[in-house]
Amino acid sequence: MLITLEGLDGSGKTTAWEALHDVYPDAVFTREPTESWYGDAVYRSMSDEDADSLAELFLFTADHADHLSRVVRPALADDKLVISDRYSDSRFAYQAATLEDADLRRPLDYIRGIHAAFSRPPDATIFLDVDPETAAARAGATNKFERASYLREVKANYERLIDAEPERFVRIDATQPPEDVVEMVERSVERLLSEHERR
Ligand SMILES: Nc1ncnc2c1ncn2[C@@H]1O[C@H](COP(=O)(O)OP(=O)(O)O)[C@@H](O)[C@H]1O
Ligand SMILES: Cc1cn([C@H]2C[C@H](O)[C@@H](COP(=O)(O)OP(=O)(O)O)O2)c(=O)[nH]c1=O
Repeated sequence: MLITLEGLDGSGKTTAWEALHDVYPDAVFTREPTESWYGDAVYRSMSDEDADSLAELFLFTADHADHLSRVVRPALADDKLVISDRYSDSRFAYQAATLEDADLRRPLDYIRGIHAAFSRPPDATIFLDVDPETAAARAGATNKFERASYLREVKANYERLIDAEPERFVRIDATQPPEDVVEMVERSVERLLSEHERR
């Protein structure tokens, strides 16, 4: 089963993902951007204020393709639980916002179309819900995506994704204290796993 954690920068994904390691020692814990050289290229682009947004989309997508073939698909073929800190929804939400000014019609649909051809959608996605101002303050604006104005667009895209597929998402109020958020995430994963096993 593939479970992904999504949300704005600073929503607490990494805190929850780390806490889950102790609960599911046999699961495969992974993340995007990855630690491969594709991931390095992604971080290089993120640190460039003038990076071309379409080129940047394809760097993130290349990293995802490598992540899928090297980590995600082999683990799923082994019947493992895979828990990924960010995955394809991050592209749909973030790059649809960066491509807003590009000469491209319906960027969100475009990016989803690219993924539909080769990706493996998550079985379930836990969305850590915080407002863009809290997210930007927590994240400390260390990269160009972590500004509240941009995160507002990203949040609106996440809401579109949730509206389109409400059954895939579990929304958690991530403005609560970290220990409460972690507990809600752990309970959600437990429930998702038992539902998956019953299917
Ligand atoms: N529920 C929370 N309330 C307050 N601060 C939090 C909460 N969750 C995480 N933080 C803090 O916010 C920052 C970003 O958390 P992190 O888990 O790295 O988020 P993300 O991976 O979503 O960017 C860290 O300094 C973390 O300690
Ligand atoms: C995976 C992915 C991440 N991102 C952005 C979101 C974050 O700002 C950044 C990842 O940086 P990171 O420092 O790992 O942030 P976080 O802890 O919030 O995950 O990359 C995209 O824009 N598109 C993507 O497809």
